[in-house]
Amino acid sequence: MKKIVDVAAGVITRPDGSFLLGQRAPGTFYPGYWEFPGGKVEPGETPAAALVRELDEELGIRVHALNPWLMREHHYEHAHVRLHFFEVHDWSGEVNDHVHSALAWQWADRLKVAPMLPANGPILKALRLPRAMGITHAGEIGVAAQLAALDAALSAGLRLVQVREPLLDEDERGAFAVEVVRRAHAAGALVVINGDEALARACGADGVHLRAVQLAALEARPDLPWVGASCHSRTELERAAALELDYAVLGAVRETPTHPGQAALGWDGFGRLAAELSIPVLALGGVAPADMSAARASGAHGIAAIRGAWAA
Ligand SMILES: Nc1nc2c([nH]c(=O)n2[C@H]2C[C@H](O)[C@@H](COP(=O)(O)OP(=O)(O)OP(=O)(O)O)O2)c(=O)[nH]1
Repeated sequence: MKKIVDVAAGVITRPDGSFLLGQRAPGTFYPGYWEFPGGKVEPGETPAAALVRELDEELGIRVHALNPWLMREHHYEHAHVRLHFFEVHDWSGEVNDHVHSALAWQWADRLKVAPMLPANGPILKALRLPRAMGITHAGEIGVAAQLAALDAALSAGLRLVQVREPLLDEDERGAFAVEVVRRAHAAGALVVINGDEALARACGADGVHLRAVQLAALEARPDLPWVGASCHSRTELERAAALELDYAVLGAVRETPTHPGQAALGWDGFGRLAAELSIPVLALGGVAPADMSAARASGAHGIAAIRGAWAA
């Protein structure tokens, strides 16, 4: 048994959305490979405190706030590492590196440096997951109104759409999904289809969003680029993570008109359930874009909304 080494790593971002990678220096494990700045957690230290210290020592920057994000374990030849990833938006100082052989500001969808440390592949994919998901409800507001709201939201920057239409019949749902994919792809947005892998393939969507009952019955990850699932408990979240899905949606953060009486998690409850999961989690249930900061401070990757996504 190799011992477990806790490591804290930071996705340090700039307002333009780029994040910082460092190239490991000669004489370290995996020299020449790229990593997120960070380092080992010392005895008695929390991962968050370790990251604040490492970013000061390694880069000379001061961290004012950080958001917990993902935790991934990886077995290297030299150690079994447990990587605690944080997102760092609020920092100051000039980056002045003391440990890497090079630094690069990068975007997840057009990475120009390679190779990445082997543990980091899923991290880069998680960074490509948009922060806000709009869930359609054409069955309630009508197809024309939903498509108009979709166009407005895409123009405003929405980049992830879940087609969820239990009230439309099969033909209507199929035609609606094709139209959503056409409009979303023209805007560079991803589309996942709720509960129906066959429809996802037929309409050219990017993936499927599994209902909790489907997740419970699932044996292997469907072979589509993006696969996520609805979760309501730690057991469901861990199952989604074990199946290497790309994301989970966890709710309800607040009570909603569609689920009256269902106990709301609140941000604290959300944060406890989503903590230290290896895949990104979107917060659902009475949330809107105005909740993005609170969601991310609680460990969410972002938010998912029905009503809150389509408000003018
Ligand atoms: N910093 C960082 N380490 C990563 C990432 N991905 C990944 O697998 N690792 C692994 C590589 C190493 O086994 C471990 C980090 O250890 P390290 O040797 O760089 O830690 P350190 O800065 O405290 O170094 P040291 O001087 O104490 O040896 O975590 C990542 O993105 N960032």
